[in-house]
Amino acid sequence: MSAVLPPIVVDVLTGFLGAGKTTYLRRLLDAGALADTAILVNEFADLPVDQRLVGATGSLTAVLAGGCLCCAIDGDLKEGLLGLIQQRADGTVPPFARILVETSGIADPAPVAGTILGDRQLQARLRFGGTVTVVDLLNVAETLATQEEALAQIIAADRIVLSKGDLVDDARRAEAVAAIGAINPLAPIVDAEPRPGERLNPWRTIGWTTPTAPRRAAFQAVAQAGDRHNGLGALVLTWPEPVDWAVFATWLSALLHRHGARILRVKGLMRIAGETERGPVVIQGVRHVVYAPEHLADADDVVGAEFVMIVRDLDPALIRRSFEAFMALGQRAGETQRGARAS
Ligand SMILES: Nc1nc2c(ncn2[C@@H]2O[C@H](COP(=O)(O)OP(=O)(O)OP(=O)(O)O)[C@@H](O)[C@H]2O)c(=O)[nH]1
Repeated sequence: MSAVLPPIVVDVLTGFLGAGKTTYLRRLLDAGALADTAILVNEFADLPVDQRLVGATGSLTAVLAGGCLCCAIDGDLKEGLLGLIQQRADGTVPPFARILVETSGIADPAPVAGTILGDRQLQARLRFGGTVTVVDLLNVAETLATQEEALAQIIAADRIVLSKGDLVDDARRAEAVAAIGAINPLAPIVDAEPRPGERLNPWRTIGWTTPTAPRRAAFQAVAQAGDRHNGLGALVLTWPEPVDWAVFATWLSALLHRHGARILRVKGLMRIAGETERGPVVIQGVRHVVYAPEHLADADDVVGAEFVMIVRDLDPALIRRSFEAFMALGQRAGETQRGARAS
């Protein structure tokens, strides 16, 4: 009987043009933080300069050149990933547990995740890990004001890495952190330059592993943020009881079907009725792409549902009302079922 191999985790490293992605990648390589990781680099121009920079360290690197990952070369991303998996199976490259895809600076990371999550062949071997977004402290205000892609990259982030901290003072840094937090309050923010004694580990807080206190603080920040610029708004949705999965899935599918383009991010935790001993599931979505839900251990404090939505040009009150109506429906259905079983 052949052993079932654990899935290879694919993470995305993104950030606007010149933000410092390659510099950060090199730093991670030098620190040995990517020892078990294959790297796929995407360059918009034909000349894959980054490969020379990254490849110089001798690490395994494959390059996708000649297009932007998010739009033009979906097929190439798939081929690149399958090629790496094949090489690993053939033993022509050292075994690796993760693949890091460095996008070009103008890529929208959501479709990259969508390619991985939406393809059966890839799904059989890969698991999407998360998105790390490098943000340039020197240029963040101007970039966010003028570049849609930069906004999309921050919204999609599971972790934000601040670069060029050496070029700004504390006040400028604090302003930038506040601006980023107002767009995506849930992604932990770290410095590209590690503090003395800190081990560089890009994966540590990818996904929803945020401990209770910071998570609650982030929720509060969203709840208090009120109106945003550019029609952006965020809302926190909570439900005090375990949730009926079928009812929730129906609600979310209908919402995404109707308003998909305006729902930028969904992220949260939810305990499922009938599965209460398994730990809550992590709900993660970047626009129309909803990640496969995963159970999270060590989250006993979550008894019902709590999640955040970042929306554009949508009335948060309407979403809240429809969510609560559906949840109440699910709860009544559960009570009726339990009543029928007891009688
Ligand atoms: N002072 C300073 N310069 C930095 C830092 N990070 C990156 N840079 C510089 O910023 C420029 C762009 O950095 P890259 O790492 O190539 O940025 P990138 O995001 O990979 O760029 P693209 O691939 O073109 O999108 C280079 O000149 C880097 O040396 C930093 O933390 N401090």
